[in-house]
Amino acid sequence: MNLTITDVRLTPILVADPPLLNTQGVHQPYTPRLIVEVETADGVTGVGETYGDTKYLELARPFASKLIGRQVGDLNGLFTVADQMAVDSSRVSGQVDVGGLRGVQTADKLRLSVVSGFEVACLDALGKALGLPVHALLGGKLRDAVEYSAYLFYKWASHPEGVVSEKDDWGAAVDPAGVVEQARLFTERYGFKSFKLKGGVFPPDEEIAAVRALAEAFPGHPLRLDPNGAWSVSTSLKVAAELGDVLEYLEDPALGTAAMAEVSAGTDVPLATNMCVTTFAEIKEAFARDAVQVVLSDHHYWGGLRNTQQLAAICRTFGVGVSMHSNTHLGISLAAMTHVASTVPNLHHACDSHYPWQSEDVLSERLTFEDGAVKVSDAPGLGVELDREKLEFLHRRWLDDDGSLRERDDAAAMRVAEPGWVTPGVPRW
Ligand SMILES: O=C([O-])[C@@H](O)[C@@H](O)[C@H](O)[C@@H](O)C(=O)[O-]
Ligand SMILES: [Mg+2]
Repeated sequence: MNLTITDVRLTPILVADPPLLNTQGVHQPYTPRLIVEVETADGVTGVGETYGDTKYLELARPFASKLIGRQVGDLNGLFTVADQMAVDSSRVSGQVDVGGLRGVQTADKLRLSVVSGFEVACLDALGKALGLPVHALLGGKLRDAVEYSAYLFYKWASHPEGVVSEKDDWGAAVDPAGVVEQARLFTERYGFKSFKLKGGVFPPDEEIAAVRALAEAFPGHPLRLDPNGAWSVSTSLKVAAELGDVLEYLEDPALGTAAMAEVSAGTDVPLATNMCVTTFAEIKEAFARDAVQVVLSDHHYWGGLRNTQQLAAICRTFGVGVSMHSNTHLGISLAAMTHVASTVPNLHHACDSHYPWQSEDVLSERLTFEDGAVKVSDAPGLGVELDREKLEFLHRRWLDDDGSLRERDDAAAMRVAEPGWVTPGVPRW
């Protein structure tokens, strides 16, 4: 068996996204993703997926060229390559973008997101070569299915007039009744049992009313509200007081560890985050201050599946919960999330997934949710198959784009409907 990497292919694509609202604006009609393929000397190909904005591509291209000749099983070596690139390149070093929905975007975190796409592709190739599923390479699954929550969004019926986009059949959701109707569709279509509402869009009282309506329509089901840090400490405490009896947790009510610690000190409602604990370096302060009770790993920016396991072990050590965050993603990432989640012993909350919002994929067969869960595949590798025609179609869309959609920019998308819109300052309420 020859596990030497002989080829690496990077395919940037644009995938359809519905007009989902968040505190920064609205999703663009198409979102960039990057599909990674690594091929071994024996002709085994592994696939990975990560964020696809230009700043990720600029890191992925030189990274890819450094992998030729390395072993597909040398997963630790991926980080050595990344560290070397950090030393060699000052191009993006120190670049920070405070206030994104994925926490502070440092150059290191961008690099880790790139590494994760390659790590998943290498694990997929290694698993295929050895005839083992990815979960077995990670130590073995502890459950046969991984539970996901319905990810509810305030949403327009369609993208603004004149914007080229795909149609969706979810309808609008801009008030409590619309949110409940959307939740009903989610349960009918996928059987989800817990619900997360993306907040920070309307004044908190309206979002409180929406969560109350969900609690009435789905009594006893776990509920979460995530305004992406849009609230002040006092607003967060008010929401916690009003919804404490129905919330499983409140996700990133206020921005940053200091504000989260203040909220945490004033409520018994557990706080979850994918914004203030997004790197290993951020753990110590957040845990020492008891700022969060649940960390949501995004395996992309945490640097892959094995780093996610390490995060879970640290959380376990400190008695902090762990679950998984998601952004717009396709089936390769859902498969990767499912494999790693199946190996985490302390997974006590359903994971997040945007997947139901994605009508397009690069797989020949989409992954499915049954009773709100994805079955853990025992097929070699990730257990998914790339459909080259679909990949080519979505890549063609990326090639044909004039550049305006190659960076995800929810504020720019909002300006089409509301000229003059700027991402509101924090706290918004
Ligand atoms: O897609 C969105 O609008 C989400 O708000 C996403 O950008 C966040 O990263 C995320 O899902 C979250 O839980 O914060
Ligand atoms: Mg969140």
